[in-house]
Amino acid sequence: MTRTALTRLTLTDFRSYGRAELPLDGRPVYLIGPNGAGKTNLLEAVSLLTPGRGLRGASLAEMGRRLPGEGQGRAWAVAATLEIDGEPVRLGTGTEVAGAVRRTVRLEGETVPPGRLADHQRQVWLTPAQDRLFLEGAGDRRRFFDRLVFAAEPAHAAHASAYEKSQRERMRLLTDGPADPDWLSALEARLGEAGALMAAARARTLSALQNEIDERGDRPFPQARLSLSGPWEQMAGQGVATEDIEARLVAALASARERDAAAGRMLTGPHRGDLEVIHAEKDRPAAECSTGEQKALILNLVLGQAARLSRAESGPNPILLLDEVAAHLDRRRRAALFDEITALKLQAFLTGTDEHLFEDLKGRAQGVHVDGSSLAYLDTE
Ligand SMILES: Nc1ncnc2c1ncn2[C@@H]1O[C@H](COP(=O)(O)OP(=O)(O)OP(=O)(O)O)[C@@H](O)[C@H]1O
Repeated sequence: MTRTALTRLTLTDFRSYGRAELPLDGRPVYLIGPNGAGKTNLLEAVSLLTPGRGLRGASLAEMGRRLPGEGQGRAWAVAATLEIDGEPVRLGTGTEVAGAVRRTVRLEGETVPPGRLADHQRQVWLTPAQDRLFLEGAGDRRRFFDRLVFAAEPAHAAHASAYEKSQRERMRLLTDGPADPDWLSALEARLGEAGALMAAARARTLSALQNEIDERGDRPFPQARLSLSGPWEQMAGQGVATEDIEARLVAALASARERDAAAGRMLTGPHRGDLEVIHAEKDRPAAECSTGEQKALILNLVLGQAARLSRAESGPNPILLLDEVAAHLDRRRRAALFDEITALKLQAFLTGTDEHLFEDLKGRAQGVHVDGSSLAYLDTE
């Protein structure tokens, strides 16, 4: 386990912030301020220190500071110092021109591919956008679960993007008219390889997460029974070798060309997998539970993954981003959440509109008042 903690965060022309600096001591951080004060903006900035589009999935142009009368957002930057086993490393990301469609990532001043951020950063997050996770389509649940997989296995993102690229190309060939069968076979071979690796990684995370949740049995969050509904993930979960899943997926795709062409989409493969969550004590699907219970179930998954990663033998310990979570929990669950965060020594970033929500965390965390564009420490000792 590599101990990592952000010790300084600097935002430049990012969302509502002109220039803001936040020195950190590695303990959890709670951000308080009224609606619209810029709390989520700050969490989003932290989330951009990992590869991907951050916790809002926003475009780069949207994130640049836009003042009244300015047509487009400015070029923006998020810089951080990350201590890795006590050694400071400088990380930075942002755009170099206003409205840019590409972002740059710097590690110790050198430009590197965004994927390199995953060498030093693991993050797990929960935001209000996930409140309806159990009620809406499979796509959001798949993305939510894939993020948990990605936090454990950064290569998952590369497999998923290789898969999506080949999927789009295969559909284009199938729908654009007579397709070159050799080219189709080559794409299906790539889909088989990336798809089998994705299914295997999802099955590994599912089983490790289920064990973690089972062991955490006495915590005041509802117990969950997890499963993945896709046949490819199920095969992986039953111990079918990855090469065999790959061969079966390639064969299934080859025999489904006409059907997929007629449907205009690929009808089988891990892009269709879904995460199913059952409230174990009630033996009821999450979608049929109360709003508060659903929130506590998702939190149990997110915390379970953070706990598992924080005890892993290798890799950086995770940073946890919890946007507007505290306000949705009763006091007992809130206290349990804070105890867990401090016991695991997680650098968590939590937001809320009222200071009293974090009463039980005082003395164990840094409190920050967020006010539109400035940040001020609260006296929390
Ligand atoms: N590109 C931008 N340029 C300038 N301001 C922006 C930009 N994007 C968002 N904002 C502003 O940031 C504010 C929203 O901040 P944020 O979502 O962080 O609030 P919050 O403190 O999390 O609020 P809540 O408690 O309501 O969730 C809004 O006032 C919005 O206008």
